[in-house]
Amino acid sequence: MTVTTIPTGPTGLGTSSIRPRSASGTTSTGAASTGNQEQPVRPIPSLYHHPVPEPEPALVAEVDRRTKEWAVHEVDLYPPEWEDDFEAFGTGRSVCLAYPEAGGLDHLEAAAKLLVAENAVDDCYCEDHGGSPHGLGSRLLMAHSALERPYAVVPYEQQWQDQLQSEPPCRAYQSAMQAFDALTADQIRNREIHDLARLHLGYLAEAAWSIDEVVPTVPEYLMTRQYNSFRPCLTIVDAIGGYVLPADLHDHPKMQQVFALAALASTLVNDIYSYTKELRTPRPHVNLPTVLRHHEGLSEEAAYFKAIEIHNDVMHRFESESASCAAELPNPLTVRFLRDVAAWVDGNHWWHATNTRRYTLPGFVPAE
Ligand SMILES: CC(C)=CCC/C(C)=C(/C)COP(=O)(O)OP(=O)(O)O
Repeated sequence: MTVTTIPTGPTGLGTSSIRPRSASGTTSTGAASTGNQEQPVRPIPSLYHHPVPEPEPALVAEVDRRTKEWAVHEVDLYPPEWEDDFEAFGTGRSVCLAYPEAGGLDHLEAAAKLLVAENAVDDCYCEDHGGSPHGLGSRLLMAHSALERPYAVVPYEQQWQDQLQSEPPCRAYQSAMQAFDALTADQIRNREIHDLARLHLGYLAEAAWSIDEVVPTVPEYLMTRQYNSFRPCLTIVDAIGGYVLPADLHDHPKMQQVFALAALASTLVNDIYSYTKELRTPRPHVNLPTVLRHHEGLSEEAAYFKAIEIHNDVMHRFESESASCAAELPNPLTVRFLRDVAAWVDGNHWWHATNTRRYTLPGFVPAE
């Protein structure tokens, strides 16, 4: 098998320069088949992005040390055989890249705990570490109850507590939210809970598609990817930075538009970098390339490059809406917050593009 690569080159190419061409120069219409052409992951030149500096290794190591200590000894989150996956994720590097202006180590630690807990709920309840679309609603609702504190009717309070404590993802959610709560304002905690509810709604839509054996249409998928998205990580950029964006700025429709675009762009990055990983999952996994391929009759390569084009358009829109939001809501905190959201988007991209232990690229070649 000839091994071809996505050549490196200048970043931020216009979308018109992206045209599908397979490794052999033809387009493929067969089943997804990139497995034997996989390449080590690296930034995709045609994917619009901004490189970011590497975080301080000692800082990354300390966040990792604290997070692992918490996951293993405090919440007993995963069995020893999952340790490699946990390490390969690179939690410390992820949060240090995404929150470069964090208020301190405790802030990074809180962000890391939330990230780990969110991934545990996804992996253990929805995906391939024991998850399933069946029965997901009740598992997610129980997990969600660990984030807030619903009124507990006295004779049943203990049973609810026992059930929560018997579930590692619920223990992680509860403990991570407590740590986050300790360093931020009530209003940000509530924003985060709201965004986690959005995330859970997105998980449920995905589970329903799987049970019904339907592939969502492209607009349905793009809408859902704003719910089933990294938005809960973006929502907290002010808390992790050690400040609070006031509610009137946060809730303004211009700011909400920026959020929706940032959440979508950063989650499409995941679809694109995790494409080959998701081909290997036991159950079919929807992502933007597979949805495009299914509904628009595209080859595997054409669908992949169209997903990149869509991502790029969303990123450009995110940047222009962000500039217009800063102009419409003139306030130093608006500017600071928008800068932190953009930094999160860039750091998230860089983490995906450089996480060689977790991701690979398909061997598709963009046209010159
Ligand atoms: C908020 C948060 C960290 C959510 C995790 C779920 C999510 C929205 C993702 C985009 C992760 O997707 P996935 O589980 O497919 O990640 P990998 O592709 O396996 O890295």
